[in-house]
Amino acid sequence: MIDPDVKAQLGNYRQSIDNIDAALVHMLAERFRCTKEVGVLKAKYNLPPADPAREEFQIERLRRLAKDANLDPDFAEKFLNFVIKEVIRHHEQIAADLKA
Ligand SMILES: O=C(O)C(=O)C[C@]1(C(=O)O)C=C[C@@H](O)C=C1
Repeated sequence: MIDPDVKAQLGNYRQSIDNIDAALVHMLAERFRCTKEVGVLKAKYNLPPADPAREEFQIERLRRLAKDANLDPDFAEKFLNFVIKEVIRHHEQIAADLKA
């Protein structure tokens, strides 16, 4: 049987976790809405789906922000790379659809 006080504390934390997860989903949806427009622009003007120099800049910046925020910079880099990999997949799909 869980202590009612502990149960209340856990419930409070979980409410914040659920709010943060919802914000993350909304922020990611907004980011992908934007990158899909970038994908259309790139496909239209024959620009490559990936821009390694831009990614290098983003990774350095995010690692710095993560450090300042007391978040593991390796995790921040892995997360950004995971998101960017999906963005590049979208860009390639948009370019292929435009050619078809
Ligand atoms: O800025 C771009 O050129 C994008 O396509 C966006 C983005 C990103 O998701 O941040 C994705 C792929 C590129 O390699 C670099 C950055």
